[in-house]
Amino acid sequence: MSFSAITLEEKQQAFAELREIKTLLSSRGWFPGTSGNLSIRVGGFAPEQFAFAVTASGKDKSINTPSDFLLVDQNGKAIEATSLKPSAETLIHCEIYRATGAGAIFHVHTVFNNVISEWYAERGSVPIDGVELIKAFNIWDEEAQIEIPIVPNYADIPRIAELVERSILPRIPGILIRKHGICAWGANAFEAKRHLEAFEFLFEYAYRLAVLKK
Ligand SMILES: CSCCC(=O)C(=O)COP(=O)(O)O
Ligand SMILES: [Zn+2]
Repeated sequence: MSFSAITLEEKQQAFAELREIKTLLSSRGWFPGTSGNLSIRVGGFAPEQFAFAVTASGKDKSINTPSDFLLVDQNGKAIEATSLKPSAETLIHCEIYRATGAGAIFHVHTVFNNVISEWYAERGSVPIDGVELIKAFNIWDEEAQIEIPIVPNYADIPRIAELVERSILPRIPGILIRKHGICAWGANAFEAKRHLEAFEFLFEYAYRLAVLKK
C-alpha cells in the first residue's frame, strides 16, 4: 500500500495541531503519569489513503520533543521508517475512525472521568439530564437526556477496541473506559476538543451532584 498521497505539508500540519492540543491539555493536568493519547486523521478515507498522526507511546506528554508523533495506517502500523512506537491504544483509535468517520480523537485520564466511570459501571452509562453543555454535542433538545457509554477496561487492547466500536452511540461523540479514561472525537481537532471539554465538565457535574445527593 502506498501513502504517497500524504504530503510533507499535511504531515507537518497534523503534527503541529497535535503538539498544540497536547501542550494545552497537559497544562490542565490531563496527562498524568504519561497517560493519554491523541490522534488526527490525515489523507482521505479510501484504505490506500487512510492514515492518522498519533502520539508515540509512553512519552511524557508535558514535554515537547522532535519525536512525539508518527503516522500510522488503518491497522495502526507505522507507515514510515521510525524507531517510535505508536500509542499502545492506537487500535482503539483505528476502530473509532472506522466506526465514526471522525477526523480527530483525544483520550485523557482524569480523576473525574475515572470516578464517574466506576460509579455508573453497573448501569453501563453515565446519565446526564438537561445540562446546557449537552449542546456542545450538537444536541439541542429541550432538557435533553443523554447516556454516555462505559465499556470495561481490559489489559488486552484489541478486546477494548472491539467493545468500543460496538458501544458507540450515534449522537454521543465519546466513550468512557471504566477506571481508565475517556475517548472523545470530532470531525476535526477543534470539534474533538470541544467534545472532550464538554465530557469533562459533565463528569465533574455528575460527580458533584451524586455527592450532594448522598
Ligand atoms: C501510564 S498510562 C497507561 C497506558 C494508557 O492508558 C495510556 O493512555 C497511555 O498509553 P500510550 O501508549 O498512548 O502512552
Ligand atoms: Zn489510556
